Amino acid sequence: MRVVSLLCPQPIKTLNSIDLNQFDVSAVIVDLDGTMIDTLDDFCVALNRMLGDLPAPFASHQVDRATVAQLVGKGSEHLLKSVLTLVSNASLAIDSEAYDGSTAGNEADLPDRLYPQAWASYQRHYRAVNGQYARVFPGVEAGLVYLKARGLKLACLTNKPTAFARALLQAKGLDGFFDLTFGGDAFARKKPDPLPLLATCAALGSVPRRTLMIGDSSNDAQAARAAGCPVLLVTYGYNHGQPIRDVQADGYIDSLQRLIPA
Ligand SMILES: O=C(O)COP(=O)(O)O
Ligand SMILES: [Mg+2]
Repeated sequence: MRVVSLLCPQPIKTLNSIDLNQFDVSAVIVDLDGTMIDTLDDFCVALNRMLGDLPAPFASHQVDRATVAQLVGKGSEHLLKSVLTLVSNASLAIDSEAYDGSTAGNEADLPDRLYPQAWASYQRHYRAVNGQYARVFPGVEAGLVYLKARGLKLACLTNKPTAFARALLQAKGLDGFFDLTFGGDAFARKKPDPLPLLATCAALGSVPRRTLMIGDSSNDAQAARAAGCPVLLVTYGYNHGQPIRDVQADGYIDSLQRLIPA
């Protein structure tokens, strides 16, 4: 029996084909955004509606998929702060090009000042669009069916707020696969901290070294490594806009379908 953990001297890195027997798993924790569901368009629509609710210079700015892909994964609060800062910096740069030296300019703290209003607006818009512009990645359902058929316990662990995660899984017909779903607000700290993984393992009744994490980013991999869970990364996700193979993992798969023996 081979157990893959932090201490494994030779991590398995099999492109596009994974034999789950090598992991001796009793449970699997699956990330949501970028791993099971492509939610970038939901984020874009909600963020752009939120920007439209704010005063100048925010109302005249929009974000696109590529920008959101770099910012998503560390929770909604982080995403929102990053977008506000990005837009504010962009407009400050434009202002300073036209700057004639006559005003001091006190717009640097605008993101902080507008955050409470932006947060309320963003949550309202995200709740309204949640799932409408999102799609389940190919192979996800087949992979989950297989994991369930193996008798494995499944948890969804995301940095998305729990209520949004549950509603999204339900809207996409994936909720029935999961024994547990935890969001970024479920624990005191979010991924990449190991706490959410350790707490999820405990809730599943599965020890970390037998609990496989499947994710799309360095957040998932770092949290899994620190918790002592083996980790597989999907190659089609977001990973903050960085190449996924630069992130250390036990394997990389281009679809959850690769979990099924050929
Ligand atoms: O940052 C988010 O909102 C969600 O990210 P995750 O599902 O990849 O954890
Ligand atoms: Mg993710």
